[in-house]
Amino acid sequence: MTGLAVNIDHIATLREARKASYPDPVAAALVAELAGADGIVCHLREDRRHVQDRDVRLLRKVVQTKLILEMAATSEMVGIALDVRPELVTLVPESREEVTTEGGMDLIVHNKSIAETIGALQNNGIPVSIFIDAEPEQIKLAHQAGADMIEIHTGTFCEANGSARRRQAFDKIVDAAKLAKKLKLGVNAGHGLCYNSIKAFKGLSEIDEYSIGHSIVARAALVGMERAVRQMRELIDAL
Ligand SMILES: CC(=O)[C@@H](O)[C@H](O)COP(=O)(O)O
Ligand SMILES: NCC(=O)COP(=O)(O)O
Repeated sequence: MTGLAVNIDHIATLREARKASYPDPVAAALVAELAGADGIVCHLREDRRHVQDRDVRLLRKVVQTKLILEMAATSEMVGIALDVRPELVTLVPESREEVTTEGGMDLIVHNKSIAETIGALQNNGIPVSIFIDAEPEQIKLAHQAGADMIEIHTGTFCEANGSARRRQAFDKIVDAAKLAKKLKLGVNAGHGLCYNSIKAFKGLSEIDEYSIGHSIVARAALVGMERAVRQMRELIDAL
C-alpha cells in the first residue's frame, strides 16, 4: 500500500502568525494518525518560522506511526536529529528568503558534505532520505552518497503551466522513480501536491510514500484535520 506522510508545518505557521499557543501541530499530528496517516513530517527550519524545537521533541514522544524530520544539512540540525532520533531524516536545501522550498538539494555542488551528513546520521542508526529534483544525475549521486531513500521534488510538476510542460515534468518524475528503484533506493515524493495533482500518479507503483502538507492543512482549516487527511488517504488508496 502506498503511504501518506502528513506534514504538519503549516499548523505551526498558523500558530506562529500570532505567536500563540494554538493550533498545536502536535495535536494535528495525532488527529492525522487517527485519520490514516502512515507518518508525520515536520520541517524544523533554521529560522524556526513554523515548527519549533518544542514541537519536534513532543512529536517524538507522541507520534505512533513514524516521525520524519526534514532539515538542512547543518551541524546544529544533525545534533538535534541525533537527540530526537526520528525514524527518517530528509535532508532539504534551505534559503532564508524563500517562501517555501524552491528545489531539490544540488548534489553536484554539495556531494561531499551531504555524504558526511548521511554518514553521521546512519552511523547512529538514523536512515536518511534526500529531497532532490527529478534528474538522473542527482539520483545517481544520492545513491553514491549512501542515501537510503530519495524524495522526488514534485513542485515543478505541480506548478507547471500548460499540458506540455506538465507532461514533461511528470515524465521526469516517472523516469526518476524508476531509476531510483533500479538503484534500490526507497522512493518518496512530495512538495506542492494537492487533491487534484495527486490523481496524476495513478499506477506509478515505484513511489513508496507521498509527503503532503500545505494542501491538507489548507483543507483542514475549512473541513477539519480528520476529514482533510481521510480525503487525501482515499485518493492515495485509489492510485
Ligand atoms: C521539503 C518540503 O517540500 C517541505 O519542507 C515543505 O516545503 C514544507 O516546508 P516549507 O513550507 O517551510 O517549505
Ligand atoms: N516534503 C514535502 C512535504 O513535506 C510537504 O510539502 P507541501 O505539501 O507542504 O508542499
